[in-house]
Amino acid sequence: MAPDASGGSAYSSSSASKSSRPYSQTPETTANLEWAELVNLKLSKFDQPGGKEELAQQLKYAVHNVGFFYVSDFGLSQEEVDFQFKIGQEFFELPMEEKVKYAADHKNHSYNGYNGPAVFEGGSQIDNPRHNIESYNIPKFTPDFPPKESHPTLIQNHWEMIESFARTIHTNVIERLLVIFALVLELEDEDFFKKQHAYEPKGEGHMRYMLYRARDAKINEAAKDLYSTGHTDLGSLTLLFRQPVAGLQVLGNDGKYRWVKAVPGTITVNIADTLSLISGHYLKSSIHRVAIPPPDQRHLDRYGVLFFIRPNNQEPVAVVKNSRLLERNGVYENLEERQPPLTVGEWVVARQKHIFKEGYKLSTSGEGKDGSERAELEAEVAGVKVKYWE
Ligand SMILES: O=C(O)CCC(=O)C(=O)O
Ligand SMILES: [Fe+2]
Repeated sequence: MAPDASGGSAYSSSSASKSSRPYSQTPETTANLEWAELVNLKLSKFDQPGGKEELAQQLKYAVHNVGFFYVSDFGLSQEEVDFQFKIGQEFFELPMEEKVKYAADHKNHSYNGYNGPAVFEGGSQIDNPRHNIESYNIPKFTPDFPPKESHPTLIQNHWEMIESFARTIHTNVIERLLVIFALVLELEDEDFFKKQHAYEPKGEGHMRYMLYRARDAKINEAAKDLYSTGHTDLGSLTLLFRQPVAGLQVLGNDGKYRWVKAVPGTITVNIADTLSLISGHYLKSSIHRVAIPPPDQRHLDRYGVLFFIRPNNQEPVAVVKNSRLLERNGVYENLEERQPPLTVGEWVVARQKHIFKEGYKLSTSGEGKDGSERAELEAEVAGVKVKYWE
């Protein structure tokens, strides 16, 4: 699949899965919601003369103050994107006995494979109806990770297409965004972040099929009308392909959550903790959460296709050197460098251990012993302060 391939009929004819039902996007909500105003970067501009500099200019405010934006013109057709939603939908329709065969190995701190109530905390959370999130994570398509044959037949049947999708995202979106960030920070080497995220070396970035099952009204109320509470993501960037089912909200600097619209033809992007740390907190790791959808969409299961991007494991979690912007902002003046630096691999494992240990307490309202609302949570993970919000 070339980045600009339109896809054509390959998608229906190569589907070897049980269901021939095509994936169809749902209608947009008619609810009057307060939407966040986010910029959209047309990535097709990147290779035009002066294009990447123009994109960096366009992104300057958002990366420091908002942490969320959209990208469009990334060289994948809607049909190709919808096909990924279809794979995700069919995966979650598999019987639970089948899905748990591919459970992520939390004991060994791995997130890859199937995650859901039956996997977290040894299944002790399975009967709590608040827990409505399932995911299937696929790591990079490199020899460091288990081969095609280790995945469910459904995934195997579409393996090459999934790999091609993931690699196209890497080349067309991730690498370009990382150069744009380097330009924003005025780095000496505009490929610095891109090299830290090279596709072949070992790293824990992954793609994810995700599902939030619709819940009934009483359970929504018990969970404070949230599917997941406020958090920052741990990697460098998160990319979200979305159905037009509203739910995602971003916390503004005014302390107010606003809805993030699923704009057709775009990917929603948010900056996460690792890029924030590497940029001396200049790049903003956005605080976001998922609310229950508005009334006209509340009965819908909500699917997502996401990419959680991380630098490679051997890279240091250390503030980038030679940034003229950080220099002007005084970031280097009182910088205390950790020796030896924490590596991204150590950081990711520590964060994942923390997530697996704390489980739903980190992401679900009303997880206190008495079902009460939990307060903001703070913890120190690998010597770094992490925080969770309502
Ligand atoms: O489903 C969404 O819209 C957001 C998901 C999210 O924030 C996450 O999985 O970290
Ligand atoms: Fe998130």
